[in-house]
Amino acid sequence: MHTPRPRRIAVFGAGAWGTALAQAFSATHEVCLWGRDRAHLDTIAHTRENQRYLPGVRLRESLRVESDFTRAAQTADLHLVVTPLGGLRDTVRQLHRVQPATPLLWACKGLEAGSGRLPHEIIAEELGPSSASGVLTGPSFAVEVARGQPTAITLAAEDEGFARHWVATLHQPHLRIYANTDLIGCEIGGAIKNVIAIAAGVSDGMGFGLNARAALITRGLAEIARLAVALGGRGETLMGLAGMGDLILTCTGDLSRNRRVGLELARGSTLDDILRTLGHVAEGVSTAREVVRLAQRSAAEMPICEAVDALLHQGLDARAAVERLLARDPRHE
Ligand SMILES: NC(=O)C1=CN([C@@H]2O[C@H](COP(=O)(O)OP(=O)(O)OC[C@H]3O[C@@H](n4cnc5c(N)ncnc54)[C@H](O)[C@@H]3O)[C@@H](O)[C@H]2O)C=CC1
Ligand SMILES: O=C(CO)COP(=O)(O)O
Repeated sequence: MHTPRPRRIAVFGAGAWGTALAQAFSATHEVCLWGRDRAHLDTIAHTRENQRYLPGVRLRESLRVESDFTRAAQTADLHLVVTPLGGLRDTVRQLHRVQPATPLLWACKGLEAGSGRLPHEIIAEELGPSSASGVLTGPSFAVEVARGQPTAITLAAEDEGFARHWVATLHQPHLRIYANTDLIGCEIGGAIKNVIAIAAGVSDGMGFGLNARAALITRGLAEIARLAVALGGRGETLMGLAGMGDLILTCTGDLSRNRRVGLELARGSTLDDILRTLGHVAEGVSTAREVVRLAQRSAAEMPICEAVDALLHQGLDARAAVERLLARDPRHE
């Protein structure tokens, strides 16, 4: 098998996913992990474990923990941003100030709160339209990647040469990476599956059963593909890892934080309480609000997302949200 030249990778964001990717890539590359909380980083460096966000995974000795943002940025051949989506714009803006020419990947999923922008649109606003950049997305629970369990994800970039180059560099037997050029399709898949996973959690939590979950996943995929195509993405992308793959994982896997939000809502917990105890970001909560606005602007019909938004942000209760979906008129599939 082809062995890539080791590169210096700086990962920005020391939560579950940033730590897992840093751990995975440190098998073959020189990786440093930056986070905004210096005390937390000191503990990681000292214990070789990210107890707060990725407990139980011993980090490789070669993985360097770096609290100096500028030093992390300046000593890297690749910047990989893995903050929640809400931190992407600021992080990229700072990176651009410090080291503008370094290639950039991001691995956050969602629509920006307030603007409804996809991650690559935020990047284009901050760096200009044709930066050397792309997204990592697909079905990948952090802890499984960190433990080296087999995983396949997508690296999408507008520039096919860029995508192929970084796929060849980052691909590993247990973290298989597939190149794609459909940024819109890949990012819509990653953003909206979190909203559908909240619906699946609610349905499972209320005991509606496996048939109902399969229906939500399938009709959810139809919504996702409709929006992606309306925005200029390719329908076939949604049949792949970044679409169906991530949707199935997140709707059915109990490691999903978004699915857990739905399960807890079905138990009667309030959203505030759920988010307070979750300890991690659940991007579907803010994306639900934005996707409804985006769907209206794009004339895409998205009843499941609308029901999740009403449940999360407009005080509709879980049973009424499901009943609203069941009361829809019959239609062609
Ligand atoms: N955990 C997972 O399995 C996966 C997560 N993702 C995506 O990766 C992104 C990050 O998720 P996780 O690491 O799981 O979240 P997390 O909740 O585990 O950790 C978030 C980390 O980001 C830091 N942070 C928050 N706001 C920040 C800001 N403005 N600037 C810098 N750092 C900031 C927090 O201090 C924390 O260290 C999300 O968009 C998520 O959807 C994608 C694939 C898998
Ligand atoms: O994106 C993910 C898996 O691909 C993680 O999903 P959650 O954020 O719901 O845990």
